[in-house]
Amino acid sequence: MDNVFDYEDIQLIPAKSMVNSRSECDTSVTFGGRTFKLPVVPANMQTIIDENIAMYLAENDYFYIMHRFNPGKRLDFVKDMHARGLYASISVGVKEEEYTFIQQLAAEQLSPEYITIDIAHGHSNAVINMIQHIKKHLPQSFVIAGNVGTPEAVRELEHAGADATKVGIGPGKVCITKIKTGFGTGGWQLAALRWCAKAATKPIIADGGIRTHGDIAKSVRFGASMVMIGSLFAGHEESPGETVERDGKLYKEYFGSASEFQKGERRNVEGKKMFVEYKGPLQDTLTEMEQDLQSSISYAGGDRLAAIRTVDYVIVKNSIFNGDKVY
Ligand SMILES: NC(=O)C1=CN([C@@H]2O[C@H](COP(=O)(O)OP(=O)(O)OC[C@H]3O[C@@H](n4cnc5c(N)ncnc54)[C@H](OP(=O)(O)O)[C@@H]3O)[C@@H](O)[C@H]2O)C=CC1
Ligand SMILES: Nc1nc2c(ncn2[C@@H]2O[C@H](COP(=O)(O)O)[C@@H](O)[C@H]2O)c(=O)[nH]1
Repeated sequence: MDNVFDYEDIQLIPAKSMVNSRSECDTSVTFGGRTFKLPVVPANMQTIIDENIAMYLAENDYFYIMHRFNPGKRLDFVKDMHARGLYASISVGVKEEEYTFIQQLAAEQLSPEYITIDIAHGHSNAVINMIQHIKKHLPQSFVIAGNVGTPEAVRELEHAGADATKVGIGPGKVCITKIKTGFGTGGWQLAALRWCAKAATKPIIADGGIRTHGDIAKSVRFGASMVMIGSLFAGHEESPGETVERDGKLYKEYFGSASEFQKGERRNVEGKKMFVEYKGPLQDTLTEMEQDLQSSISYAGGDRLAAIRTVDYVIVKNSIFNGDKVY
């Protein structure tokens, strides 16, 4: 592997602007046959998304992926979204009961527009078999498979029928995989994304490690079609996590999907819990992300997202933050 770097080691190089206002820049992206306002999706985690947020995002042309941690509610969720004329985007695991669930959906002629296979180590026969099972029973569904961190994995999952792959093993804010196992893309997620994107023939979702809105543009530059974000979407008024008050300040919980808080037991724990400052309404963050990305596009010298993909960049050793604390 040459050129190992992460988000904070990179700066994109500005090109001459072709717009008179940042508002002329179009941040929309087409992914799985639908067009969304942003190339961003809140993480499919229990403290980040619930049914209400999913509905809000779908109604307002944002991409979402519902988590898989209330398995018994998923079928009604799909029905409900379709009854409202909205797309359905759900997650599944790879255990036996998930095979039955896919068959149940097919038997009821409920075909979610997006199905994400969400497990820690996605480069596995378990995921390959599930991709093939979904494609057999729900051929119309767009299948996202992950998570992976190598080109070999991207190729194998695409070959098995995945329509998109999700890249990121261990860069997450509440992740402790890197500490507990010694493995992953933590600390070099952006370089791993670049490595995987070179092998990919289908879209890639960059997952984890986004700490600033500029990291979204960097993900797009290095090959992401979509960017999955947890911590920056935690702490909103609508966020499902518990709210607590400390010294007169409000915080909301954010915990890992492989944490003991999610699992209800201390077995194969690879996630932790933290509290993030209360951030106000979700829409404010989405709006700010859009404005910042519009600005990124203008610096790239274009008026749409694709302009970012070809900009030059430099690797800035010692980090771009000059010691400033940004998160
Ligand atoms: N993106 C990331 O870096 C990570 C994300 N997570 C998130 O945590 C949640 C739980 O993930 P996960 O534990 O996979 O889900 P599950 O608990 O549903 O496990 C899925 C299946 O994969 C098996 N499995 C899990 N890890 C491995 C592994 N390393 N090698 C072989 N088999 C494995 C499990 O068996 P068994 O439990 O018996 O091993 C189980 O049969 C997911 O939402 C996932 O996205 C978790 C860690 C890393
Ligand atoms: N290793 C673990 N990774 C996890 C866990 N729960 C979620 N995740 C991953 O993190 C991202 C979000 O990252 P962030 O930096 O934006 O906060 C999420 O999409 C998952 O891929 C976990 O328990 N362990």
